Amino acid sequence: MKTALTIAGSDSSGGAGIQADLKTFSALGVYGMSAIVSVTAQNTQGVDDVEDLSPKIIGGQINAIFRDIPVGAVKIGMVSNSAAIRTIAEKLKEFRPKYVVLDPVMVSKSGFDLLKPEARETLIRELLPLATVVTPNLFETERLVGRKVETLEAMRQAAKEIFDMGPESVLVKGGHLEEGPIDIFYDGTQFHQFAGKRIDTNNTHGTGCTLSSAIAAYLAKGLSLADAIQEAKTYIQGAIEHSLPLGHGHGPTHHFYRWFPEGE
Ligand SMILES: Nc1ncnc2c1ncn2[C@@H]1O[C@H](COP(=O)(O)OP(=O)(O)OP(=O)(O)O)[C@@H](O)[C@H]1O
Ligand SMILES: Cc1ncc(CO)c(N)n1
Repeated sequence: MKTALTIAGSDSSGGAGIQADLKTFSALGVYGMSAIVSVTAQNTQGVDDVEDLSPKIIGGQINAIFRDIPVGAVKIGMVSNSAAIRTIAEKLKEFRPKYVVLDPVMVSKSGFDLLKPEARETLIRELLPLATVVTPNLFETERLVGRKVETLEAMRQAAKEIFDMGPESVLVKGGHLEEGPIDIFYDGTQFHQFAGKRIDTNNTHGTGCTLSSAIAAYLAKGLSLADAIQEAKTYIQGAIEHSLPLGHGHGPTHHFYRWFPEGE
């Protein structure tokens, strides 16, 4: 059985965070495990509150998993604060998983800080260099490079600058790009464009979490990074097409293996 671990925050409404990650792993036939960094009280309308777990229990969860079960790939999502980031970085250096997909979650759709702004530098310094691929959206890309990023050309330039911060590769997500949901990949030698078809829906809660955990699942299943991203893009397209009109805000993506013939 292939396995994957998500290190992220809990979303009580089940559309993003740990819950989206585990649903994605399951839909793709991968056994999912989790280390919870922070608990959010949120729904489709926004985040009401956040409570961070201590570095001791974050590290304890990661220890318990790696000391017992092989981990095919790790996905990292909401990491919340500097102490949590340092603990996670330490554990990754200790256990050396083969693949680390880092989604540098910063602010929720409703504007709530899921990463304390003062912890951004720690994320860049401690976690970016440990990533197989880092998957910022346009807003996070702007925060990482310190200027507006609104075109494909600006995404390419930003991807290069983020690559220089130390990850093995970068996928700048264009879900919020005017030209369409086009993502730009850069691995230090060449660019690749992953294009989707824009689905006109309000139900996009958890799209970033779903994409990054699908990449981790496909890496755990043995696909190359380029193939894992391509398949994950197909998965997120289906999960948005079948997204659910639940709640009064942005409804969640839907995970169901039936739409993905290769799902076991
Ligand atoms: N309406 C849409 N139709 C098709 N694909 C989309 C749409 N919105 C986003 N995507 C795709 O979904 C993936 C996630 O991108 P996005 O930029 O929305 O991430 P995000 O902002 O981190 O998500 P979130 O914060 O909502 O979890 C990308 O591959 C993007 O191209
Ligand atoms: C816990 C959590 N992680 C990530 C996101 C970003 O979608 C969110 N809204 N909540």
